[in-house]
Amino acid sequence: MKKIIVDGLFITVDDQETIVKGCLVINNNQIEFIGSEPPEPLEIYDEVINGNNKLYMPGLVNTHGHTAMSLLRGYGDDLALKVWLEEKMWPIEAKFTANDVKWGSALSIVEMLKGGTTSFVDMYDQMETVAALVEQSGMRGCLTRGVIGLCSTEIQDQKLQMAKQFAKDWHGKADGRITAMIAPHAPYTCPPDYIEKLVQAAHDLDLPIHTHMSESEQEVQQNVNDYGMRPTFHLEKLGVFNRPTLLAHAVHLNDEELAVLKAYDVRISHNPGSNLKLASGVARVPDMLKMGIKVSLGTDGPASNNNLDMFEEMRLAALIHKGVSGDPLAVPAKEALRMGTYMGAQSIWLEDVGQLKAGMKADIIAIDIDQPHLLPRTDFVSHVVYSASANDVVDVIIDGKWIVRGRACLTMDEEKVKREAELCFEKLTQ
Ligand SMILES: CSC[C@H]1O[C@@H](n2cnc3c(O)ncnc32)[C@H](O)[C@@H]1O
Ligand SMILES: [Zn+2]
Repeated sequence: MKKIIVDGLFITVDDQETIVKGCLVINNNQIEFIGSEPPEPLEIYDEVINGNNKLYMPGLVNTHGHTAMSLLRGYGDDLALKVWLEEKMWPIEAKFTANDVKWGSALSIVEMLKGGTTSFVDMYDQMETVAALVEQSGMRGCLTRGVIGLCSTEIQDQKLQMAKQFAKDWHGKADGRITAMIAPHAPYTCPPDYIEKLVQAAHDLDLPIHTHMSESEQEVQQNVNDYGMRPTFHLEKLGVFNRPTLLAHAVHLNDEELAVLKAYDVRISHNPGSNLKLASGVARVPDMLKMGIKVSLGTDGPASNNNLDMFEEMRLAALIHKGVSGDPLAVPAKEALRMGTYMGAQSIWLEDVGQLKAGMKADIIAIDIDQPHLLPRTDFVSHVVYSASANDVVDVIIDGKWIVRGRACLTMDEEKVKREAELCFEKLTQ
């Protein structure tokens, strides 16, 4: 199946950040060609797509979240992380059924797809339910059953087995669109010997590790009090970084910790929206970027953001670091766009995703650029980062297949998903 987009504008997100005016050829699930003129007569293509007034770019990659938590959007606002988790989220999450995870995650998946996110990371319970939705929706998911070890050793072992089983069952499934990781939730919710068991599981299954780390100052102090060292050294000691690792947040780090993370090539998911909302602080992203640490962007869950708009995360990343540093070049627009696309893919070990280039997977989104807030056509990278939002996305192609077309999600029943998610929340709070 060969498709060609003609008369389009393409942001390639390659090393030059080139804007190509012309056409792009998709052959099955891959980009075969991008250039100014069609490489073959238009008659040979199965589909010719008119790209006029559309800006095409790689799909966005959301590298940290908890999709089922869309059910809790607006349920516990204006609280700091510890209180938010312990007094609001955990008590109601304890009541979540598989049905709640299903419809909460479905709601998030529809939101992400319609907003141009083509790959996402999810850490939660009942991950089989999410994997089935990823398979159905056509999205790419790097999924992990998050494990909290504040329980008996019997329950810890059960959770460990479930995390391993999920990874065995789903890694590489859905035509390779699903990958798995092993996820101790955080150093403050998993005792050291339990983290070591999870690291062993990651070794045995040859999978990366994903965890929350150093999100709040309070959590860092607690780690120092409990274990005599800051979280980076604690996790290094437990062998976490001997596996490929993706850390969510990493807000409170000193210079020595940054050097350790760089030495192990640890990837960071920067979650500016969630960090601001939970009053956690501002990560040292400009320092990380200067050191060559791989930094991507995540929304975190919809209960701490409170949406899954990756355009907003790019904009926040570009703005807040200018604000706190006084340096207008702290995170330039071009860097924010790379973090939201190519670096996102790199952070979850997807080598052939995140750029519009021959040989890459065809994960492509289109923005309607004939709108007041996206004119005049001065600088498209600037427009994507500083002016656009999820609402501007009209088309989404993942793995060469149409997933969203003309703003409608073709693979999910949006109306049903919305009604079921509302019902779930009603039942949870009755
Ligand atoms: C069992 S994994 C999912 C677990 O993570 C909790 N969570 C959501 N957002 C955050 C965050 O920003 N920091 C730490 N933990 C978070 C969620 O409530 C689930 O219990
Ligand atoms: Zn999180």
